Amino acid sequence: MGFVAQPNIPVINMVDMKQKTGISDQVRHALEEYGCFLVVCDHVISEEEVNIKETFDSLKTLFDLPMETKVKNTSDKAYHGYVGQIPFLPLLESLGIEHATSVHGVKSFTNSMWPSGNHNFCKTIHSYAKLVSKIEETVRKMVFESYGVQKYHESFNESVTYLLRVMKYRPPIANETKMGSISHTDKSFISILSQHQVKGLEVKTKDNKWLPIDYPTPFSFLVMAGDAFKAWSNDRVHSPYHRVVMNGDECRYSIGLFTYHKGIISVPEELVDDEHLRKYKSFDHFGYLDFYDKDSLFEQEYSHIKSFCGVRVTY
Ligand SMILES: O=C(O)CCC(=O)C(=O)O
Ligand SMILES: [Fe+2]
Repeated sequence: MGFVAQPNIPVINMVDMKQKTGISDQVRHALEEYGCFLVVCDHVISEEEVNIKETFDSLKTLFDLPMETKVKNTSDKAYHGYVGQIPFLPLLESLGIEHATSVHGVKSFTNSMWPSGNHNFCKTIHSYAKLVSKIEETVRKMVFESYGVQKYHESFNESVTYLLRVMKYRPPIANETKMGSISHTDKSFISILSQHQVKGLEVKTKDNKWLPIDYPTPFSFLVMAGDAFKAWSNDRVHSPYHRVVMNGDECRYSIGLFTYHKGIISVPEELVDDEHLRKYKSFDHFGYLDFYDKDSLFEQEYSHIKSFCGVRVTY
């Protein structure tokens, strides 16, 4: 009476994802209702495989490099290189590692930051990206299965590329904004996020409540659907607004593995029928990223994916 239980982001155990039947439907349901879920991997990953503390320690070393080195992280794709010194987001600095699941991708980033090499950084980041990409692929495959369109998984998978973005948010000084990152939806297909010790990420529910994300264990990740997944699913999957709010006086480090498709994404015909009319035209995923960059409306909550490739309904 008088007590309304707060909705919570679903938590799924990776062991269950490997062993239990029916889990694909749970994963799909979480992505449809919340656009995200937490996956706990503690009993599946050994510290030899990926050492989370070492991974986050290596980020500190990276962000401590001089600014003139960090700005060498450039890319011809929007949001794939160094991002920082943004007047309305003074707390955030971020670097992008393209093709993060290939040794070559991580090596080329490492060499641009440390011209004489940094074997430990390269090894740690590559192991992290490989491991997290396996979780991502498992989730994507499960959702395709749950929708009965598993036949598209393999060809989709062949066109996937991974961007690893690493973020540092410093604590605000007096009178500064607490917003580490403004409310936005991801432009990826799937994003897998993790943080170390310092909280700050919040996700908006469909009924407009901000839920703080509490990672239950160090080996937990937040699996989140991006706009491309929402469009592919003909609006079944939700891509949630989220933001980072900095309280306290410690720096926050986080990592995101973002899945992009190197070509055209189309809604599977099986997901279109009389009750689910086609809502999106086929679209070029990186074209969407460029559109978002140029559209530059990212201060507002607004459906960029609808304005990029949404089917206009006329009555
Ligand atoms: O720092 C985080 O936990 C979230 C970052 C984020 O939302 C993004 O990079 O798109
Ligand atoms: Fe995001």
